[in-house]
Formats: sequence, structure tokens, C-alpha cells
Amino acid sequence: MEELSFMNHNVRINEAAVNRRAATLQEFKLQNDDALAAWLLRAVTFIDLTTLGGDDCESNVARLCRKAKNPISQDILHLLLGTNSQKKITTAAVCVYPAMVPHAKNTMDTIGSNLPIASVAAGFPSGLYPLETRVREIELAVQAGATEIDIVVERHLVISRNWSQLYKDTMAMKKACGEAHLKTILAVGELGTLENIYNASIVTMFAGSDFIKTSTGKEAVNATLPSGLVMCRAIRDYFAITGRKVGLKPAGGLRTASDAVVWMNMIREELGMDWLNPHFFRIGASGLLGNIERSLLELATGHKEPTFIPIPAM
Ligand SMILES: O=C[C@H](O)COP(=O)(O)O
Repeated sequence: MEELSFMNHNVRINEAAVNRRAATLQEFKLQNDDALAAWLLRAVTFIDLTTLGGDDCESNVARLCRKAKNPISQDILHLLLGTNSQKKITTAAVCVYPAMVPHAKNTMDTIGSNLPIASVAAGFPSGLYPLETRVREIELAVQAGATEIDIVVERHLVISRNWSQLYKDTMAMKKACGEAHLKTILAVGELGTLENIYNASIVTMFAGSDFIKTSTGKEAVNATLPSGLVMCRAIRDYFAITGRKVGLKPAGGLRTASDAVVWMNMIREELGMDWLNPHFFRIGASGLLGNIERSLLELATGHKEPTFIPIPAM
């Protein structure tokens, strides 16, 4: 296929070597509390603060937007940075279902925030809908105020190595985004092999994705370090060929401050500092911010909150 002339169809990935490297990366720890606090404050700025519940509604989306604008309490910021610090920290974006975009837009306007609104779209989370309705869903989300669109690939196209269809569909969805940024979710936990993850990354980048994203958060296996590592290497290879930087968004199951630090370090080591900013690195997460905030509180006050409250004897 002429349009796929960029593909190296014989790519082979040494799974054992990837797993060894991922195991080393998993062990990464910062040396002292000051460094940890600085990394965690930075981590907050990478978060696409997400709610993707079937029971989402105007009020919880409004709360999400307010939290994204002020993710860390002033008390904690003052303790960590000093009372004179004017530092403003926000998350990178909020991420919601298409029908919630108008509510997010309304709240952002009300609170005077221009934080990006990301919408999952295109038949999220399976992607198994006609291309026509997927494209229309993207157009409607953009019209409603989304400036970032998180689509998801049809896994069967990857598993059957139908790269041509994957390429054409992704290009059609990129076109529907207009000015909005396109993040393409690979659903790595359902792609079978690391080669498939690498090839799907390459095809969807050539089709115009601004980010590649690991998972929807709805698969049985979501963001894993080995899959992230392979995606980093695909991003690096794509950059070497085209000179265009594509971002990485791990998402799904990232819950702890330590998860955030490990992924940030992986970006630093595999892609370099140029990628460690919200233009090229996001963390999609619904539960991570609370954990980071608790860790920052512990670091700021120098004591750990009790994790176990004994029940008095009757
Ligand atoms: O895109 C973001 C993911 O759906 C969030 O997944 P999570 O709820 O496991 O953090």
C-alpha cells in the first residue's frame, strides 16, 4: 500500500528486554522529600483530570472543573512554597464524555478558566461504531467546546494487521477534529503483542495523532510500563523520521504518587526533557490527584496521617 510505505512490517521487539527495562524503571525513587514535592507538584500539571462514569452529571463535572483549576489547596502550597509564593498550579485539562462537554464549558466560562476540555469520542470505549457516527461525535464535541479529542482504535484492525484501514479511519477522525488536538487511545491491554502496540503507534502517528494514549481505563489491563516503553520508542522512531514530536498519555489505573513519578522518569529517560511538559506528556486519571494531594500534605506537614484507626474494644 502506497500510503503505508513508512511502515517497517518486520519490526521485532525483544519482550524480555522490554520487561527487564520496565522492571528497572519501576524501581525509580527520588532521593529526598524536597525533590519528591517538586516532582509531585509538576505531576499535577500533567494530569487530564478525568471523570468517565455512567452516572456523570452537571454537578460532578462542575466540581471536576473547579478542582482542575485549583487542584492543590492554598494551605499546602503555602507550606511547601512559602506564603509569598504566587505560583498558580492547575491540571493540564479535564476529560469527560461528549454529553458532558457543554457542562464543562459552562463551568470553565463561569469560573473564568481557559483550561482545555478533552472529550473522549468516537464510540469510546470500544470504538465499534460506524465511522460516520464516530466522526459526527467528534464534530459535535468540538462544536460544544472540546479542544482535545480522545478517540479509541478498533482493536480488531490492529490484531488483523489491517494497517491501511486503521490509517484511513484515524485520518478521517483527525480531519473531524479541525483545530482540536487528537489523542489516539490504543487500548494496549487488548492488542496482544508489543509488536502490535509499536505498529499501531506508528500508523496512528502518521495518520496525524498529536498524542498516543495507552488505554481507556475500561480494559482489564490498562497502562503498563512495558507498553509505555514501546510507545516511547515508537514516538522516538517517528520523531527521527519526521521531526514531529508526538505526546504520550498513559491512562487507566494510575492511582498513586509513586505511579506518577515512575512514568515521569520514564519520559525523562526515554524521550528526554523536551517531552516532559503538558504539550507532550499527560496522565489520564480519575483517582491520582487525591493521592498526590495526600502525599503533598504529608510532605508539607512532615507527618504521615494514620492509615489504620484501631476500633476500641466493646
Ligand atoms: O482517560 C482516562 C482514564 O479513563 C482514567 O482511568 P482511571 O479511572 O483508571 O484513572
